[in-house]
Parts: sequence; structure tokens; C-alpha cells
Amino acid sequence: MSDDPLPPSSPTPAPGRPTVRTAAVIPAAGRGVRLGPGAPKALRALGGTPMLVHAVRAMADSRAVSLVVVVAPPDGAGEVTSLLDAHALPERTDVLVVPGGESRKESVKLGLDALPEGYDIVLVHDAARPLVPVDTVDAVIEAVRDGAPAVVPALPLADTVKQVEPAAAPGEPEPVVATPDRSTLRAVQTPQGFDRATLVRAHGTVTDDVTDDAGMVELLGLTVVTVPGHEEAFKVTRPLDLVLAEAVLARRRLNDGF
Ligand SMILES: Nc1ccn([C@@H]2O[C@H](COP(=O)(O)OP(=O)(O)OP(=O)(O)O)[C@@H](O)[C@H]2O)c(=O)n1
Ligand SMILES: C[C@](O)(CO)[C@H](O)COP(=O)(O)O
Repeated sequence: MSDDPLPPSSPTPAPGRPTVRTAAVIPAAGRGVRLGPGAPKALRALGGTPMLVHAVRAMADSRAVSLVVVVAPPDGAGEVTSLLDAHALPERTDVLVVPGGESRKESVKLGLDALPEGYDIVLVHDAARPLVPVDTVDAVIEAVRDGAPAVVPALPLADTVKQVEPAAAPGEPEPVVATPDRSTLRAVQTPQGFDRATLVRAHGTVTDDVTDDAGMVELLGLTVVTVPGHEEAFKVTRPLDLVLAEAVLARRRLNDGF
């Protein structure tokens, strides 16, 4: 067993609420091409611990989450199971590992297919967002409990955004065609939270290429709502993100006194 510490626990759910069980599906089957050569992204170390372990702990850190389904690289389910066995996780959280697919969408569907009965709320959380704080996780769950079929953590944009005509060839200029009103745009993160039946329906019917699960629910004609995102829930995508993630983790360890 690794001796790295468990994260702090979130508060227990409010008294008087009906028990609604929540599971988290963590797509972790990506290669991490934009991060550069190396192991699959989810298995790379952050503060000496695989990024995936941080992501699983971030979900298990919420007392509402009692099952985490990890979607491993297609040929890596055995390795991921051993890796998770070697790291401390809260005993109240069950973990299932299933092999993933060629795209994120396919991997999420495989995770959903493996979900046992008895879970009414499903979170979908990128392994590549290892540092999401528990308050953000709990806020997403709370909004689904309050009746929203789909919930996304969202942040305002810091940059002005341009819509362009994609370059005709690599290196060619990209003419700007529009400047959308930034005040109505949001960058969305994970975990995204869903009423299970809605997410299953979305994955069973939507065939469009989408980059997130909430987008599929939008295509069903349902309303997706936002809760405040968190800057530490950023996605580790490029090498500089790893530098930032290490710094955030070091600051947390300093603040927590270990
Ligand atoms: N076939 C895939 C592709 C992606 N993912 C997961 O989806 C999340 C978000 O994807 P992204 O950050 O784009 O990861 P990669 O696909 O690994 O990155 P890249 O595009 O740079 O290869 C990650 O946790 C990744 O492991 C997955 O489970 N299955
Ligand atoms: C799901 C997501 O993290 C929301 O921002 C994002 O869309 C994943 O995109 P990626 O390019 O597949 O990492």
C-alpha cells in the first residue's frame, strides 16, 4: 500500500434528504497526445502519485459518491486495477475498472454500461482534471438532486474569443469571421452531473460528435444548468498544465501541513 494520504472528507449530505445513490464514471482511456510522449496521461505522476489516483480520490472525497467506475486504456484494465489497489481510497467507496474505447464518448458509454442498478445520479469526470475540489463535486451533485437533468461546472472566460475560418493548409492565416460576446460564454469543466436515465438516453440516441456529455443532453432538447466551476479543476492537457498542477498540489500539501 502507498502511504500517500487520503484527501479530507466533505460534509455528510443534508439531513432529511431521501437517499439517492451517486456514482462517478471516470474516463481515463486517453493517450494524452498533447502532453507529449510517455505513458497514457491518466497514469502519469503528479506529486509522485498517478493522476488517475488523484481523480478517483477527488470523487471519493465526496461523501455522496459510493461507486467510482474507472474507464482504463483498452489494454490496461489489469494495470489500472493493480495501481488502484496499491493506493489508499476511502473504504466506503467501491471501485470498478473497465476497459475504454477509441474516443472519450465511447469510453464514457462503456463506463455507463458497467454501472450496476441502484445509482440514480451519475457524475462523469475526466481523469485529466485531477485537482477538482470537493466543494465543486458536491455543488454539482446538489444541483442534480434539486431536479436538474444535467449540470456542468462553468467559469467565465479570461480571453476574448474569435471565431475563425479554419486555415486552408497548415501555417496559412485564419481569417476572423466573428467576435462572440464573451459575457455569454463559459468554459465548462467536469464533473458533469446527470440524472442517470437522462445520461443513458443521451448515450443511447445521440450520434453527433460532441466534446462533452452535457452537449449530448442539450441535443435531446433538455436544459443543462451551470454551477460555479473552480480554477483548480483545470484539465491537464499540455506540458505547462502539468507544471501548474504540481504547483497547486505543492501549495495544498504545504497548507495541509504534509
Ligand atoms: N479514448 C478516450 C479518449 C479520452 N478519454 C479520457 O477523456 C478525458 C478528457 O480527454 P483529454 O484530456 O482530451 O485526454 P486525451 O484524449 O488523453 O488527450 P489528447 O487529446 O491530448 O490525446 C481524459 O481523462 C481521457 O483519459 C478516454 O477515456 N477515452
Ligand atoms: C469534457 C471536457 O473536459 C469539458 O471541458 C472537455 O470537453 C474534454 O475535451 P477534450 O478535448 O476531449 O479533452
